[in-house]
Amino acid sequence: MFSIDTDTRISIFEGLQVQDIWEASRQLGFPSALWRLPHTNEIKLLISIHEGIRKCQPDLEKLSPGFIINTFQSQNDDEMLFLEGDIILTFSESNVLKTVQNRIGEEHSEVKRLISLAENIGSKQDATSPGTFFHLEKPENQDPAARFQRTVELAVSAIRQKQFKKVVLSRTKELGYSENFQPAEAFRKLSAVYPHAFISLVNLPEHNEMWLGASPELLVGQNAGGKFTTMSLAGTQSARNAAGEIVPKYDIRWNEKEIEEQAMVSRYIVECFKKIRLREYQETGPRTVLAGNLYHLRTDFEVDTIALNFPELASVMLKLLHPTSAVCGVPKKESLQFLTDVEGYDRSFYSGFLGPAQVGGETNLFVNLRTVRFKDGIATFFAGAGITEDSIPAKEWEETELKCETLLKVIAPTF
Ligand SMILES: C=C(O[C@@H]1C=C(C(=O)O)C=C[C@H]1O)C(=O)O
Repeated sequence: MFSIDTDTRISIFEGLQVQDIWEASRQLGFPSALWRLPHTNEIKLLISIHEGIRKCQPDLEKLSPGFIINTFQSQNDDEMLFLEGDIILTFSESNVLKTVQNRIGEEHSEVKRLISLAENIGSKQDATSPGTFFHLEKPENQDPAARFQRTVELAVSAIRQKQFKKVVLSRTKELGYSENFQPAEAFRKLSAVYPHAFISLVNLPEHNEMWLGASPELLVGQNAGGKFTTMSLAGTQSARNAAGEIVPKYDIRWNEKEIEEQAMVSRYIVECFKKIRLREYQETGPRTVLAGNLYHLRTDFEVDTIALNFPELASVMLKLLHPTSAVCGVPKKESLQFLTDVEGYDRSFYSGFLGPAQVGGETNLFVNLRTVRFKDGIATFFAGAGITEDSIPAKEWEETELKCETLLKVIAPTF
């Protein structure tokens, strides 16, 4: 394995737009991922040419640079999908190519095919017509709001009967999209509007689907300096008042239901640390944080893995944390069983996790939230809400609507 870091050398990728390389890679059926980390300007595009998508163990420190995506339900350790980073390109916000890591060389026939297709697409893509969304015809007796609210009622009564304390119920919203829809253009818009979020677009040709998202929630992070981070994020309210203006953070008040709901997630993380007898963590919060059109409560956790001589902490914590009580419930086993029995659909990669592993010596895996799947002409938006004893079904439905709007308002403003 070798990598060329062409800060100085001119690469054959030079002069190409990130969205054209993305589109060429998609048309050629290469698994690929495009992402922008929170509060950074760099956009990374990773393309798997050789290996396609393989499954891997969650031993993060042993991986070569790549991109991980995993489902909500994954039970076994070896089910994570791994996109090998054969080519990793870094672009600035203004679409200037900054670095190229190319493990297979610029002379490789597939690389040449990619470049010539990207050049060809470049002259044809029209950013002014990035595609449209439309309503799908629904069977008459379908009322998703009523159905969701019934599941909330069931959850509340199960909680009152002490079956569990919290469960995060979710649902989907489906739209059609036109053939000329440009996912990379949607990615660009989300990156511009949500600087705080992890913006990602993943192409999984073997599943014949793409996932686009703007996640506010880090699951496991490990930086090059050995700092491990995770967070508990829960409690939701609209960030806008009736006039549509953003309410200042200091005017936000939280009620008991949301404070308790988020505290359960923090306690769950602390329990995970306890299981491995780790006491040397720093806890900051909870604080009110803006996530697009919403406010959440967030507590940050940090561990210095070098001081503790614990380089594999991220892998250990990943296994313990997922799925956290921010997307599943408390206790885990009982709430997961309830979801399996009652939720009524397969979450797939929604509320699983995704992100770059060992890219630039860092791993950043986010919970796959505020996300949409594009498959067979149907765009499926996913959203959930934490249900506790005090939940009001209509309010929980409204919360899932607001969560869907995080993406809809930007990529399909007429919906
Ligand atoms: C489940 C989602 O979000 C999670 C649930 C939240 C809540 O219940 O308040 C808040 C943030 C996320 O941890 C989602 O966005 O679909």
